[in-house]
Amino acid sequence: MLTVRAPATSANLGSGFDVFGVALTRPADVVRVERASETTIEVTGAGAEFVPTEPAENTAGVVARELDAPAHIEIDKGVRPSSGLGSSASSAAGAAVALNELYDRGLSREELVWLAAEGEAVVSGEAHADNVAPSILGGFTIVTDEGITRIDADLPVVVCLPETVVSTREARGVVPESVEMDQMVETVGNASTLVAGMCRDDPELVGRGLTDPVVTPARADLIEGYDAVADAAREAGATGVTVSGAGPGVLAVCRDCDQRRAVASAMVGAFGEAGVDAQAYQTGIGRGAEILGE
Ligand SMILES: Nc1ncnc2c1ncn2[C@@H]1O[C@H](COP(=O)(O)OP(=O)(O)OP(=O)(O)O)[C@@H](O)[C@H]1O
Ligand SMILES: N[C@@H](CCO)C(=O)O
Repeated sequence: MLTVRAPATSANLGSGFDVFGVALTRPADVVRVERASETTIEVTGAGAEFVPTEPAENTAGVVARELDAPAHIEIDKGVRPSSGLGSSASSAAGAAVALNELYDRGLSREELVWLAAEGEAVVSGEAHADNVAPSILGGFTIVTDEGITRIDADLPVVVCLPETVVSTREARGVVPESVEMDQMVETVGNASTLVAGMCRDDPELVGRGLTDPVVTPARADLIEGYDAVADAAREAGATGVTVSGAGPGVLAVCRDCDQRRAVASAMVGAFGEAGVDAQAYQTGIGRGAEILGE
């Protein structure tokens, strides 16, 4: 079987709604594929019971259909579904890279991003690529209709995942339909600051650039304990905090790797005080999907 490790991702990063994303060094999905006359899917791992095995409903199955590459697909979920860590995207990304190799389709990594985005459409109703792009390409990615820009960034982060569920569909439903001019100006400033920070691996600039006056406040209301968790992370030294993807995961940028332990513990503690169990990943910006072998 051909095996691919496809990383979790964090989309939006506050000021880059539907545009920015980063690959995380951990957690990750592991996707194994072998040729078959028709596609079948087996799912194990974190939250496997919530992932459909029907190919038309599973992001990896949709990718197999789009690539005309029927296969038996085994998905070992490292990334829990409805986490805000791009769970459905990790499987789509892993399947795209694995099936492209298995069937020798010769598609470029960027072409695979648009293919994997079709898998995402089955989950959220839209083929958005802000999670699949970093999962396939790695680093920090900027996705627009005109193309994808990738920056090889390296920063320590913590993502804290409460034992609650927010679906992307639900979280898209609370996004305001329009913005005021002053909100747009603030968002452009923050997004620009964040990009400069990614280019320089500067946690202060990236932390400052996470601030977003439009989408994050609306979504924070869906996450029990969010404000206390964000305050706790900042008090422990994080340079910035935001909702990871559509939530309920919360992402904090740290000044250095050693600081992650204190930030992680503060975030888990604050969720606990709000009556919510949570786990934290001490992670960082990492590589894209990797073929582990046959
Ligand atoms: N291979 C897959 N892995 C995980 N979830 C899948 C997969 N295929 C379909 N799904 C469905 O996708 C939904 C989870 O996707 P959703 O976009 O809501 O969360 P997420 O990918 O963790 O978060 P986000 O996109 O906000 O980072 C679940 O309802 C799940 O059943
Ligand atoms: N940009 C997407 C990412 C989640 O899949 C959203 O925030 O809705």
